Amino acid sequence: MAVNLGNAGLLNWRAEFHDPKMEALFRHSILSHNACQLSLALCVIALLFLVFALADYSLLGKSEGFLLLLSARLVTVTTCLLLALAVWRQPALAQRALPVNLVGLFSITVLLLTLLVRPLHEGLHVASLVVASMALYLFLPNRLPWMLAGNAYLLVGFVGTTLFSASLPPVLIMTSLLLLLFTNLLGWLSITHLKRLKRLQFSMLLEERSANRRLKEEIAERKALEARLRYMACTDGLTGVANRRHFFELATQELRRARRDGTPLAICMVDVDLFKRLNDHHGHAVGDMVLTRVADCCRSVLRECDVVGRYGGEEFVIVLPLADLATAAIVGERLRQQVSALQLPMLPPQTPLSVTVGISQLAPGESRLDPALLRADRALYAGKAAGRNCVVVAGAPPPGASHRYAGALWRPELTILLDEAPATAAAVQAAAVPAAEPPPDRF
Ligand SMILES: Nc1nc2c(ncn2[C@@H]2O[C@H](COP(=O)(O)OP(=O)(O)OP(=O)(O)O)[C@@H](O)[C@H]2O)c(=O)[nH]1
Repeated sequence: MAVNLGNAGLLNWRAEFHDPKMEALFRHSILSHNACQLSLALCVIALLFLVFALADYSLLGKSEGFLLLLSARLVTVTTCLLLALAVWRQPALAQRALPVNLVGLFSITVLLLTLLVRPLHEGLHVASLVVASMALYLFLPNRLPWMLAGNAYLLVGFVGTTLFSASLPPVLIMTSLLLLLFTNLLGWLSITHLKRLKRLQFSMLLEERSANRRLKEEIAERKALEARLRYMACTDGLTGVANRRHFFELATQELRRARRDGTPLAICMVDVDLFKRLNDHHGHAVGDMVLTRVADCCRSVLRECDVVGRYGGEEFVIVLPLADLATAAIVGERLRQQVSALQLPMLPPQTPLSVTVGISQLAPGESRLDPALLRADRALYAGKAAGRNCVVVAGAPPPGASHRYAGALWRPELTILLDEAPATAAAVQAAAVPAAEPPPDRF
């Protein structure tokens, strides 16, 4: 709930919030505190009533008057203690007007009774009235109108009893009355100030809480926006896989890990076959849909730790940590089969859809991805030259296996390292893939 602290009319004459909902909220917030204070106040009042029985005895002796006062005191003590117990067990009672004010009324009546029954001792009488008045204002948690009513009753009762007993000199009565009036004024001002302070403090707390809530919401919004921006900066908008830049970040991490742990790392280049024709025949939107579905296929054949990115156009690249060439060949072949089996509602049933996959592996001592990427790219172009819709591995098959192993075509001559003599590399390239060499600027 928003609170305007600058609003001078925030509180009414009772030093309570104008807004009943706000007041109810405040009273609810101090319920347990009020209950504790009331229980304590009732116990102290009971103790005082009990202790002052000794004063009665010393002033009255063992007389009828003393017995009358004693029984009145005992009833007061009992009601105070019973209410304290009830409030302790059920704190909501502390904010009900009836129980507190009934006990208060009864206690004041017993106090006035002592003024009547005990012989005159003006100092003691006035002191006890002042203490009672201050207790009504400051000690017993109550609402201001009830405090004023209790004190009015005390004041009128004092006037009545002094007139009734007619034993005090008029000057003393006037002095005592003035003292009591001053006590009332002081009590009223103090409790109004106190109530005002408590409510202002509560308003500030609410204001702070709502500011904190707004701040938290803003932080959450900003975090969501940051996450969205991060996602957009790292992800290819069409297919949802990592974009080229982010792919290289992730792939470089995997490369470092593989070098540090001495584990294998395989790379697959995946290219959609005859994609230009598909685009031209069915439109760009259909082409986009095909790319999305191929990306889905990539994700579905990969493990959690594998990294797939859109390399550009209709080409994807995959890094397979902890995978050697044979494992990568199995993954590539599975991907090829999945794409071949794709049925897209926007394409006529017989429309061929396939990918060619080129596979390579990080060679020992290589500290960059480019050579392995180049080898995978060469394998991919060899696959295109070999008729597409196939998996080509830049490497030798496992000992004893044929050059067609794990569904892939194995081409050991494509494993030429970048560092090797250009002449050798050129010779092998010329022999291996004369018709489909990757453009030199791809890396
Ligand atoms: N729909 C769509 N097409 C794209 C996108 N990016 C690139 N292309 C198209 O992809 C086609 C790539 O064609 P090519 O590089 O000639 O390759 P291809 O037709 O697949 O032939 P091969 O690779 O030899 O099988 C081009 O027509 C590009 O316009 C894209 O995001 N969406």
